[in-house]
Amino acid sequence: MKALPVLCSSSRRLSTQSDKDAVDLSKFPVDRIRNFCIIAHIDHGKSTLADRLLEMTGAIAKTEKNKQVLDKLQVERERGITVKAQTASLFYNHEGQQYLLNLIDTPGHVDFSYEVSRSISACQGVLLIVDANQGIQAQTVANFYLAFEAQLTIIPVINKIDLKNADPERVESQIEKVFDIPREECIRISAKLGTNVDKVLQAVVNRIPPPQASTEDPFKALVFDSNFDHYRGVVANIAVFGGRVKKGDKIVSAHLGKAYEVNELGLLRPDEHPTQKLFAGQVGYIIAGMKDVKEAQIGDTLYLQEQPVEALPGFKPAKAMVFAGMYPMDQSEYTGLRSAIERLTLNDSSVTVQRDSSLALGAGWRLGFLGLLHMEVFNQRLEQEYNASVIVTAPTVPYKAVLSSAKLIKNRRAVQKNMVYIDDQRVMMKYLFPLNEIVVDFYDLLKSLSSGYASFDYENAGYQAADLIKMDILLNGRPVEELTTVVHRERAYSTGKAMCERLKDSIPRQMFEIAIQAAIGSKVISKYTTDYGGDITRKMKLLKKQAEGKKKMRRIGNVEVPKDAFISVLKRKEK
Ligand SMILES: Nc1nc2c(ncn2[C@@H]2O[C@H](COP(=O)(O)OP(=O)(O)OP(=O)(O)O)[C@@H](O)[C@H]2O)c(=O)[nH]1
Repeated sequence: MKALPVLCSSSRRLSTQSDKDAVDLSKFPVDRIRNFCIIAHIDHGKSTLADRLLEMTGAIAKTEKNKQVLDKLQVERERGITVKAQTASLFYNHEGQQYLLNLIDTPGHVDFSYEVSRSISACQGVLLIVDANQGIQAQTVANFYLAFEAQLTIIPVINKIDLKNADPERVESQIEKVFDIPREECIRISAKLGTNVDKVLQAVVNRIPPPQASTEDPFKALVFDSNFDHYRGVVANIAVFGGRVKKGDKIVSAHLGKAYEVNELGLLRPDEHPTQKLFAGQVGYIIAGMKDVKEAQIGDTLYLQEQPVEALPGFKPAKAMVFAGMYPMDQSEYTGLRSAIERLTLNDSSVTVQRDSSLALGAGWRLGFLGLLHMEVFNQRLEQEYNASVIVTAPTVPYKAVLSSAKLIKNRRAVQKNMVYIDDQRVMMKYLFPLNEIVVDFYDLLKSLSSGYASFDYENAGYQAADLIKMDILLNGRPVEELTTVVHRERAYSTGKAMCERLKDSIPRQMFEIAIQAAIGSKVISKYTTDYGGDITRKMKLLKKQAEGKKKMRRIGNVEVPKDAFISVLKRKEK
């Protein structure tokens, strides 16, 4: 076979390759393709191993500077964690044959496990990395099961054997016991030093089967990741399950049924590298003039216009667990922020978005995330990648509500499933709710319960009673709606105190005293009083200043509260 040209000799390059440089992979046999991802618990060394694999196959130069090169996002580099799965195609020579290895590096933190399950759908095998010192951890088990259930070949790799406290023997026993994988199948490596990494490459070739895909079939590709490029529109990462596709072809997105012309396609090495065509078994990217973020959604199937195929099953939607409001700093930024959120959710489809509005903060959205870290990272990406500044409200989690009265959910389009009287005062009702009613309003529902336990579960996770209470923040006796929260009874006092203190610091002096209170029902649990504005000159200045800043103020009773005050008080959960 004709040797393939070296696509990318040194480090990283941008996708400005002209067509004449494009590589034709038409002769590359499917049986010499391996698609695999690297999975592990957080910090067990996935990205470091990916660096070594990229270096050893010549995709990047061997230099000290190349650290976690697949962690491309600013947020990943700053936090030292992977949040996005990244693909890299490598060429590897083994026993006189050239292989095309498509590697997907995945995040380790539980908040990003949706990335792992999606990546797995494009692969036939995984490298399951386990730290030789820490052994099997929670995400090792969770990720193992994702791969196991998808029936992928699992290669256990024990990393960090260079550490003083490394105990690979013990880890091998764990792997044998927990995963039922014979210890002989484990590969002991140091990704940091490169020890035995060649054995990992050999195992990928020898143990992982090639994709079951034929170039003779009609073209069919799964969109397993997508992002939005300001100039080129949607860039979709695809795994080709059958046939071939080339520039100029007319393709259709099964999701919308819309047709597009392929403008560019190629491999990710790890940066975009255009090719003439993409073939069955390959993993790469495709740009087809999709200008709207609703096009080429993750999980979509692409096919040729003249050869329709049945759509692939796609992905199960992720279940949001933490909800928070997001608002523009200023309402004039609403449209810009909306488009930033849309574009970012294209790249992170596990985020749910519902329109919402607040008296204090104006029009905005209620977003659902898989966890707090996920929420923080999304917020940081909005700011760093889209230059958007946002107000994030206090995160809330879903609760199960044992309602003291049924009137509360009547007009929420809910269908009652059953009702059980627990005793003569309490009743437990099960409803089938439209998800958006719950996502948008569940917090309001909780607020409207004067006391009670609110929870809701949209998974069969069972019930757990929690001692929750509603806490109001009052300004001169009037409740501040935006600051009403549901707190655990045990934490009500400390949370109320902290919120009052922060509010006291945020409200400018006014011409009278202001009482700031945290209350549960009619019971005040924390109270602060602000000073009044002082002598007449000072009062005049104050009035002038307040008149200037009127627009940025919200009036609660006779108290003017700057919008920023809500932000600082609501930001109480931030580190
Ligand atoms: N001593 C030693 N340290 C290693 C080795 N491999 C990785 N590390 C270190 O372990 C830390 C985590 O490595 P990463 O490669 O970022 O881990 P990761 O699994 O990709 O992390 P996430 O993607 O955030 O889950 C870094 O400080 C690495 O330098 C190794 O073989 N030996």
